[in-house]
Amino acid sequence: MITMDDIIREGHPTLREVAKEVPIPPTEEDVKLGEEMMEFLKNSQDPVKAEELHLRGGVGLAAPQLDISKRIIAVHVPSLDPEKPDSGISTVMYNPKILSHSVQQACLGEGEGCLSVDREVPGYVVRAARITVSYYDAEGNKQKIRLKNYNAIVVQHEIDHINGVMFYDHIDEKTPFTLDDGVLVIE
Ligand SMILES: CC(C)(C)[C@H](NC(=O)Nc1cc(F)cc(F)c1)C(=O)N(CC(=O)NO)CC1CCCC1
Ligand SMILES: [Zn+2]
Repeated sequence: MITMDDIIREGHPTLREVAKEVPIPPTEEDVKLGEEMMEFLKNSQDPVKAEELHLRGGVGLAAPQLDISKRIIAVHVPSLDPEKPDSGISTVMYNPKILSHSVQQACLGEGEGCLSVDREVPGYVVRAARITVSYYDAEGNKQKIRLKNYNAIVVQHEIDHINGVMFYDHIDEKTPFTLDDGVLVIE
C-alpha cells in the first residue's frame, strides 16, 4: 500500500525527468500500480485512514512521484459542488496527452501545492481553463475526455509531473499574484 514514505520530494532527480510511455494494453504490473495509486488517493481522502496513515489529502498522483518514471497518472477529485454530484473525476490514465486546450486560462485562487513539495510556494499557477485529454484506460481502451475548471487544473498538474515540470515553474517570482486580463480564478 502506498504511503507518504513512498512519495519522493523536490530535489529528487526523477521529478525532473520526462517519463517514458508505457506499453498498451498496460501490463499487469502497470495496472496494479495504477490501482495502488488510486487506492492511495482514496485513502488520503478518508478521514480515518488519512489520520491512521498520516496521509495528506491528495486529489492526484503521478508515477514519477513514486520514483517510477512512467507516463501513468491517477486523479480522484470529489465533486465539490453538491448540486452536481458527478462533477468530479476519478480515473487512472496511461500515456495521457493534452490534445487541445482553451485560449482562456484559469488558476486556483489558493495557488497550488504538491505532495512532493513540503513547503508553501505562494503565487497563481496559470493553466488552460479547459482541456481535451486522450489516454488509455487499464483495459487498453483509448479514451478522449474534455475537462474544465478544477478537474482540468488537477490533470494539467499531474501531466506536468510526467514531463518533469513542477507547479512553481509556472509562478512568476517577481509578480506571483499578477494576473493577465481574463484569467479565471477558481475558488
Ligand atoms: C498538495 C495537496 C494539498 C495534497 C493537494 N491536495 C488537494 O488539493 N486536496 C484536496 C482538494 C480538494 F478540493 C478536495 C480534496 F478532497 C482534497 C494535492 O493532492 N495535489 C496533487 C499533487 O500534488 N499531485 O502531484 C496538488 C493539487 C494542486 C492543484 C492540482 C492538484
Ligand atoms: Zn504534484
